[in-house]
Amino acid sequence: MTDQGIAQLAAYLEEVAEPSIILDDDYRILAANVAYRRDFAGSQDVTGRRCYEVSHRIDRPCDQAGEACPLRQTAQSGHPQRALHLHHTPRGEEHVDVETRPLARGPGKSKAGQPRLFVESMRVVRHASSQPAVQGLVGRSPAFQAMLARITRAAPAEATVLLLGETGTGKELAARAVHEGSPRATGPFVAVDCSGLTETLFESELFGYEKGAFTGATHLKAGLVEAAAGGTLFLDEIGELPPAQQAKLLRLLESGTYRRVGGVEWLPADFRLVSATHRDLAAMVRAGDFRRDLYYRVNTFPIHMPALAERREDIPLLAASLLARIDAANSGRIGHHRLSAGALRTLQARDYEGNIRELRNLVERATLLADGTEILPEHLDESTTTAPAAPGNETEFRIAAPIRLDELESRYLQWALDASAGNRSELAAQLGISARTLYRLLRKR
Ligand SMILES: Nc1ncnc2c1ncn2[C@@H]1O[C@H](COP(=O)(O)OP(=O)(O)OP(=O)(O)O)[C@@H](O)[C@H]1O
Repeated sequence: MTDQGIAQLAAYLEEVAEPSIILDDDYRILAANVAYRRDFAGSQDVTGRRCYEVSHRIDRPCDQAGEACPLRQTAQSGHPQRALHLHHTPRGEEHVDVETRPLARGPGKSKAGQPRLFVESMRVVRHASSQPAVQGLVGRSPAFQAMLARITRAAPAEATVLLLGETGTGKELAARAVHEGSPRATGPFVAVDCSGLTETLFESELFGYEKGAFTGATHLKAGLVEAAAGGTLFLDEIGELPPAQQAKLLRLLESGTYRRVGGVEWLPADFRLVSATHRDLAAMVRAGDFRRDLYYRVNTFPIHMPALAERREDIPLLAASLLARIDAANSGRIGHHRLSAGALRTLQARDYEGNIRELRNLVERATLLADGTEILPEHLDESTTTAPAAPGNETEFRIAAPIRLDELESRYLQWALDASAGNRSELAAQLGISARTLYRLLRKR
């Protein structure tokens, strides 16, 4: 492309709302539009600088610093490429969705025959933060970025998303991020916990009921499918659905219609489905515990939610964010408590079977134990902070002879509940399950 061609293209890009730059294949910025200069360069002129100097403040290309470089990939493939990067911006570091497109091959193509010029456009990812934040997903580790990249790709489409991850990894927050990044963001987000819903409860909760449908149905009640109209329906713990409920859900997804309990009319459903499970659904399908046809319906776009063990480097950022959220909820004073260096080391050194929820519980308990505003390692020491057993309770769980597994679970839960002095959210974290799962197990006994 001639200099005149580049000038024409730059003039065109100036009018484009999305921050965009023109690059050559040596990472040099040939032009940057006003949106880019404003959002990414503090209104400075960046012409002639290398993209990685501006975005990453490093002196070598991203692909030589362990990151995927969409420019390199586009140069090699000749096709548009996207990547999620952490960019320096006037507002600090932000997650940015970068898309690089090759310009049509012209007289200026390189010897290898690949295009030499590229247009790169950026979109700041609003549903996640790389800095402490009082709401939403936070993280910056490679495992978090890989998850965020999947969310960012899936969100704008209508695709059905399946979040796969251990308890406490942030599946509900991720589901909200999918919703908020979608064209349905202004519509409702309705979460349904599938665990512990009996067949009749499942139907009446999801589809609602007509007046007089059953004893106690004194008025018409809209179901959650109706409440989610125009928005997103989040089915949490979908792997817990028994076969009869699976069949009902499949019918809803296949037909796109539902009928209130006691109703005759088929009503059109209008929601985007996001579901989540901590179970290995594929293995459940092989074992015959989850319907294959339903599995294919819900598994259009799976997203792996990393365990905290896969993103340990995010612990300080997560701890700071959770502390700010706890302070905001308790006293409204964000920044009231702070973590000492020793406390941070303690948090980074331990394991978290309950993932981020367990980290949150630990930090929350420390805020209650700290007399001052600084959280010290001893406030995080479980041997001194775990609630003592109520007087008269057994401190050890003992079984004299083999018993049925369901009986064992029931007795163990009773013992754990007594020993927890009634703090159920803490108990759930210790058991490595969600508070909702704990409630379900307790209800089941
Ligand atoms: N990336 C994150 N940034 C900030 N907070 C997070 C993040 N992920 C999870 N959390 C917090 O951790 C806790 C657990 O998250 P969430 O309830 O979304 O997990 P979950 O995977 O749905 O758990 P379960 O499967 O047990 O229901 C919540 O308090 C949530 O706000």
